[in-house]
Amino acid sequence: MGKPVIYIDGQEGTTGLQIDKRLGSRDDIELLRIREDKRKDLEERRRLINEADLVFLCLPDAAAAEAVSLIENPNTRVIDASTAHRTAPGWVYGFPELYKDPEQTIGTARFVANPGCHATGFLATVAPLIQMRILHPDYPLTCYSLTGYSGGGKKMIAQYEGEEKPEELYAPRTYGTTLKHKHLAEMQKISGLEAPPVFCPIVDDYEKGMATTVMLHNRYLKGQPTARELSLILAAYYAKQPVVRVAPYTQQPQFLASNVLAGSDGLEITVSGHERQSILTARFDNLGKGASGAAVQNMNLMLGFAPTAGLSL
Ligand SMILES: NC(=O)C1=CN([C@@H]2O[C@H](COP(=O)(O)OP(=O)(O)OC[C@H]3O[C@@H](n4cnc5c(N)ncnc54)[C@H](OP(=O)(O)O)[C@@H]3O)[C@@H](O)[C@H]2O)C=CC1
Ligand SMILES: CC(=O)N[C@@H](CCC(=O)OP(=O)(O)O)C(=O)O
Repeated sequence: MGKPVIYIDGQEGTTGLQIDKRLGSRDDIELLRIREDKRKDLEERRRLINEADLVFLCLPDAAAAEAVSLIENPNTRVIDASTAHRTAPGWVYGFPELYKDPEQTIGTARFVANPGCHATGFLATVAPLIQMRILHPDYPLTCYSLTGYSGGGKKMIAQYEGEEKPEELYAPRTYGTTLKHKHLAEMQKISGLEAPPVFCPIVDDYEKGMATTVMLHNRYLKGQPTARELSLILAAYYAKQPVVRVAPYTQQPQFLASNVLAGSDGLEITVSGHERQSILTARFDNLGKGASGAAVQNMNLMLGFAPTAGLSL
């Protein structure tokens, strides 16, 4: 059998370029590239999509839905980086660490929806605790999430890196204040929460890196674990995972910088606090485990490659 043929629809965008970077030097796949002047040509995209064994969609939501409608080849498989299909029937949510058997769940799927970046940080801490019934699904969770500006794609990068940068872009900016952020649906559905969290994203003046935090009153958790015990519980949950790790509780940093894993495809959870209250923070790169790194991790599962092939950890 020949090498699997891969096509990145949206190859010139922020997520697409980062996937290309991770796949460019791999000799176990064949990468199709669209001609620059044909990037938005429907017929050329249709041709390449149907020539590929696996297509990454790195497009705005509407264009991702359109790309799926172009599929005629029953063997073409898809990893969609957009929000379009994350809670859609027939699509598997691409967060391998949350499944007992990711080789089966994601590995045999035809349509995989790559998680949103804020949702990734939220689910990394909350979903295991709900799975283990330590956190009750009706817990009234709140969450805040710091992100670098590359999370907003080419348009936001141009604003932050442009010559005429307005004064307000030098400070952290809270957004999503209507509490209707596009990641809320997947946060609720994949975690199993009865209601979405109150969620506050914050974008700041640095390129990439995220810190997504939830805060818990320990007395409302099953067994009333301390922060230290929560740290150990999550460490045991992720013990065999190469991409997600839990920082030792004994090494509490004074500051949690949100860009500490910029450039990495890993995700690190830090649990701080004491007997009665806990802060759970997931730090990662919005372009790594928050997008392109996760997409390549899913591709490895779908095509039977080593789990971390092409990733930097
Ligand atoms: N940036 C991030 O950290 C993350 C992004 N995502 C998601 O991934 C997807 C891509 O985001 P991102 O890379 O940031 O966005 P960008 O705006 O950086 O890139 C999108 C790319 O898609 C191209 N495009 C738009 N419409 C079409 C079309 N009809 N046909 C072909 N190409 C098209 C754009 O072309 P042009 O260059 O001409 O504008 C651009 O190159 C989005 O759905 C986003 O929400 C998910 C997780 C994190
Ligand atoms: C800074 C910024 O604007 N970030 C984006 C999230 C980027 C992302 O994860 O987009 P997807 O939902 O397509 O995955 C936002 O909050 O809308």
